[in-house]
Amino acid sequence: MIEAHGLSKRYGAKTAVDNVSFTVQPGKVTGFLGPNGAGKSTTMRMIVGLDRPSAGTVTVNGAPYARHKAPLHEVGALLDAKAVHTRRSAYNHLRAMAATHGISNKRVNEVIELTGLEPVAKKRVGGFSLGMGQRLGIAVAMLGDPSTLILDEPVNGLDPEGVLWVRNLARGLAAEGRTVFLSSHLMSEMAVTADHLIVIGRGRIIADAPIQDIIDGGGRQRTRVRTDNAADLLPVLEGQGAEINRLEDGLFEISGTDSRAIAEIALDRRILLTELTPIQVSLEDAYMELTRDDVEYKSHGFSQEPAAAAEPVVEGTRA
Ligand SMILES: Nc1ncnc2c1ncn2[C@@H]1O[C@H](COP(=O)(O)OP(=O)(O)OP(=O)(O)O)[C@@H](O)[C@H]1O
Repeated sequence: MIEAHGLSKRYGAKTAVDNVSFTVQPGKVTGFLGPNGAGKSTTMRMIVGLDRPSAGTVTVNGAPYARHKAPLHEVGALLDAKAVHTRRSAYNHLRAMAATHGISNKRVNEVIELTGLEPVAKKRVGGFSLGMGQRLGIAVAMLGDPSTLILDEPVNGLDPEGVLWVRNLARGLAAEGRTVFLSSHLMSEMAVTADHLIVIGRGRIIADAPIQDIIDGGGRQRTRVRTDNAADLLPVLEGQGAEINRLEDGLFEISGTDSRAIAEIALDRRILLTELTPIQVSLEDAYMELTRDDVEYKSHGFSQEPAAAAEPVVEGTRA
């Protein structure tokens, strides 16, 4: 389990992480999602003691990383896949890491097999593709058979087979009861990998909730309704606080209430609905809406919409 309390990191005038508190639970994959520069890597680096917090604390399995006698057995981290001695072979890199932490060569062979590195294990790391480098980074993280895994952008540079492999690995490790914390900016991947999401923007937690709650969150559900009796239906819906957007004659998009409630209102009043379609919000839509105000680097041009003004975030999810 990872627990952060009031964690902050300032670099001079820049506040990279701003008073964040969260818990990453065992037995689940927790996704750490946020736009570029949001503070994901800085937070992860503080968890494993590579950056010192300007304020606050963070513990892994109840103690700060540095206090653990055998930290590789507590937490394995993939933070920067390129941070390896490029002239060494993958095998020797893992052996050197293992030797300094009292880990057996048997375990080195196990993680090589687990990460599919056998064909390149004796090759120099300097010649590795990005994907092979990621696999090696994950092998290092797994070396101590830790109960907590922190993976910063683990699918970066992986081909589809590699992405699927990371997904299955993360889910398998969580199913064994481990704590799995992984960052990504690939929302679609998070949607199928993570059980729980922590969303960060400009150093602050924007949402911390099960994935489905983020997708369903705060009355963002919309329903498309077609009826010939709009004059009878719409005032009732409005009276109950629903928002109505007219798409065309007799066709409306309703938010602020769910499809079932609309069906019940129509049934009670014997209003014929010829269409009632809940609109599925993708995680990507939910994420874009959540982080709209918190993107550090905005793109201009070729966007479908102009940069939108501030909008309320999902209720109950902003910390
Ligand atoms: N060593 C540093 N010195 C100064 N500023 C830093 C340093 N490290 C990070 N920052 C700044 O802190 C903010 C958070 O950076 P961080 O790398 O944690 O974000 P991130 O969410 O991991 O982004 P990305 O997805 O782009 O990797 C950014 O504005 C970044 O420029």
